[in-house]
Amino acid sequence: METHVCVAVWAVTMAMVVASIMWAYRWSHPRANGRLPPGSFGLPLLGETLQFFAPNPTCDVSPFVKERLNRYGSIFKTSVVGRPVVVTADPELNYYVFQQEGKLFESWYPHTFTEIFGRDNVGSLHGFMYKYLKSLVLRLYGQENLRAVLLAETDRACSSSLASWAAQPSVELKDSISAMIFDLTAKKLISYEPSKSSENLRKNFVAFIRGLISFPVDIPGTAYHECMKGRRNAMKVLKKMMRERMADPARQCEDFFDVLIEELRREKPVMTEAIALDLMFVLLFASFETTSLTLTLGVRLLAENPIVLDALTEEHEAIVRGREGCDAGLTWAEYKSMTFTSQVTLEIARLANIVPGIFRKALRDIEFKGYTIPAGWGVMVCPPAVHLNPEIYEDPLAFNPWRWQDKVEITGGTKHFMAFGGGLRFCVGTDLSKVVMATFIHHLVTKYRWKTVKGGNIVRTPGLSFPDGFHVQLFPKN
Ligand code: HEM
Repeated sequence: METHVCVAVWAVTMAMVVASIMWAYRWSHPRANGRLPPGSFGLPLLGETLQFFAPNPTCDVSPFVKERLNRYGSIFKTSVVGRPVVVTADPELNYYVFQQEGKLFESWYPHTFTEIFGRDNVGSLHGFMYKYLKSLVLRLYGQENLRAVLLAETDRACSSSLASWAAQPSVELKDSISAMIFDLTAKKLISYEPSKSSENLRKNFVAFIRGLISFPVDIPGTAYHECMKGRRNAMKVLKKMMRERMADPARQCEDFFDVLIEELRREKPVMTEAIALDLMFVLLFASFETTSLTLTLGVRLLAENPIVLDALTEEHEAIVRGREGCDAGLTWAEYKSMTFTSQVTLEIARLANIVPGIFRKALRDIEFKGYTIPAGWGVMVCPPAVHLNPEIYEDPLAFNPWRWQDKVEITGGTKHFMAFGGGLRFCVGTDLSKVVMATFIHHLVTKYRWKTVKGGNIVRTPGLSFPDGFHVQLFPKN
């Protein structure tokens, strides 16, 4: 009897071992109708997730991507956060992916992203609903409203923020720029007044860039956990605000949330409450965190490159000299005349690479350059690998705004520049971001000198952060 039990246990164990080996083999060698791109899936289930998230303290392409580009070429396969993904640094494939949005590919982001931004966030919506939301956002952040309203408000915010920072012995730029942009945009979005609110709403978005594409472990201390906690708090505030506004039929349209609420009040609203809430949540975050990270790195790059700073200062001093009254605010014509500044902001965005990967899903089997991307697989367009490719940008790590001279104005993504994405989903905040950067630079270089006090180091995991902040002291120019 005992022998029978032993044999049975042995047989079951062997069957499990064989099944596991077969499963692991099948997992790492998936069937495909064609030749898969080269690359490895790493360990079963975990894939190459740990290598993908290894910290990188430079502006260069992450070691994860760099090593694989050298080994396999510009299109390779991997497995991160539980999914097979084709990573592309190939300009033609990237362009194709953007152009085929909604046809052969559609927006898809890892689980962490959708949990944090909400399952109804704009990145997960497609077709009519997506286009409708985009048109609403562009009413707020498009060129027309920037010109009519937002430029002047940004001008006042930059001028007064810098003046108040100059009165302090040292200011941490990343946080201070974040606060400045948040106060400006949250006012437009939800009439948020930091001085009148009992909630510090912005603190809920701390560690977001790190958490968005992060290892999905929901335990205290992880970036993912912090993000989820922040989401719950911010959503509580937004839901309460929505309830109060919906219950007040006499309320006038005062901000962007009211525009959505007007739509929700219709007999047959186009969107749901969940979509409206997730949109507000994404906008509150994206409006400030993206530009503040880019601008903070920009100020560091300017401090490290005095020749660029001198040329920039010259452009802005000429604008001030050409004004009639010295107290006049920045005009749209002045903003549009900032040729060198726009080259500087493109160069900052190229090196900042705050978006390490733009994710899509293949809707059917795709053939490209002899490889097959199977239906259902993820695709990660890798902007840093294009922006830092020496065959596209000479001496790619050098901060050289003059490389943009004579290039046509970039109003969408191109094969070689995709800091703001491309195709249908080209970033809706691009123009706002450029206005904020140019206006901030205008006041900074015309009125102040500055010296670094401490910090300024970066780390990419792969989202960009400043672990020790970036502390500077500002000195008013005479
Ligand atoms: C330096 C600043 C910024 C950078 C580098 C940046 C980058 C990007 C990129 C690469 C995408 C494309 C994502 C995709 O295709 O899946 C994107 C989309 C988006 N961005 Fe920005 N962004 C910036 C500023 C802003 C600002 C200020 C806003 C304010 C509203 C914003 C809101 C959005 C939204 C809502 C989307 C999603 C659009 C969609 O799915 O079609 N971004 N951004």
